[in-house]
Amino acid sequence: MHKPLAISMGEPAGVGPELILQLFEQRRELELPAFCVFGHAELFRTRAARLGLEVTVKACTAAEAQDVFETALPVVDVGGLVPDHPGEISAVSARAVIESITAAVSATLTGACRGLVTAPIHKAALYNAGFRHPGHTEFLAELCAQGGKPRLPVMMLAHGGLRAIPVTIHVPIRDVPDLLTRELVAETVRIVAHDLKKRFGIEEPRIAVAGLNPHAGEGGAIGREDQEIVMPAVLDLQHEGLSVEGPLPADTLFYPAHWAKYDAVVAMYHDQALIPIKTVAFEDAVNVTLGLPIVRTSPDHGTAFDLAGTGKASPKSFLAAIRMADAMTAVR
Ligand SMILES: NC(=O)C1=CN([C@@H]2O[C@H](COP(=O)(O)OP(=O)(O)OC[C@H]3O[C@@H](n4cnc5c(N)ncnc54)[C@H](O)[C@@H]3O)[C@@H](O)[C@H]2O)C=CC1
Ligand SMILES: NCC(=O)COP(=O)(O)O
Repeated sequence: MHKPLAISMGEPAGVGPELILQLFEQRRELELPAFCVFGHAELFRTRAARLGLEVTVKACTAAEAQDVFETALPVVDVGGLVPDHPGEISAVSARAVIESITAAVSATLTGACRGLVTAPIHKAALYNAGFRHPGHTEFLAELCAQGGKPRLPVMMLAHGGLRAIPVTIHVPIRDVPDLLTRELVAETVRIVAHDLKKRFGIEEPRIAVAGLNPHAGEGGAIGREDQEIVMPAVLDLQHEGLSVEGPLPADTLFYPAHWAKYDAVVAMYHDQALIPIKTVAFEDAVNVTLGLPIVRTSPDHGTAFDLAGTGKASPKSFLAAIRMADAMTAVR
């Protein structure tokens, strides 16, 4: 029998808990695989009542979750204080949010769960409580280091054959040029190529690398990073036998017909990668972390405080994240 997927509860004041409840309520029609939430059972009971959802919530262990899932939402309780205030930022719940991620990762690393789906966190709420990681992606790399050096975290947003990866992730835009190095670009592409093959079954991934500057630097006239950093990295990768092109001008690279020629586009910074994919597929895209020993997916959206507690947020991206984690762990 398959192990359940682990879902971390995310920010209690955001839309994550209600999307989990809505998807659980429809688990039979949607033919969802079993999952268990690492979180706060009482919060899920209260949120279900607030939204009028007929969901029974049962605190249990990950090992019991597969059986519980038939009749109740399995929640592995992480304790802590979690107020039920949709849309209101609170420092009180930060410990439980962090513990939820930590426990879900641990259950996935030990094999009690077969993959991890994270519900959105509110990053500023966690920073205010002392969380020192920019986001899940970087935190997961550290949690998965298993005593060694943290892995290079690689964020990928994906919808069908459209995949976009930022080389630098949650960093101020003014720091991007200084953070980009030939090795960082090359190592990111290597991880993308490796995981597209291993986790997505793409035998020889075709990867495009976007330039940093307008027109990929126009031969050095509009910034030198493309010639001095990106181009040498691409040549290194080509010498290693990878199917990589670049640096390509980013403004036309994401034109859907152009984008579709590649299995993935590696971009230089967060918004360069995420704006195109959220523009064409906000409701359906999935955020996947590459380079980890575990599978981790997430909806592409955030906490959507403006919709929290209303039941109006779309569960589609969350559903796509569950399906992708299911598919990625089913083929292993
Ligand atoms: N994986 C994660 O944990 C992520 C966390 N975040 C965090 O979420 C917080 C809020 O970020 P924002 O930039 O405001 O992005 P957001 O995605 O929460 O909201 C942006 C807009 O999209 C709408 N929206 C979001 N999800 C929706 C859904 N499921 N259905 C319908 N409409 C939806 C919202 O109502 C809002 O108008 C930040 O702290 C951010 O860091 C953002 C993205 C991913
Ligand atoms: N915009 C995507 C995003 O910020 C997701 O970050 P992470 O928490 O999954 O690292």
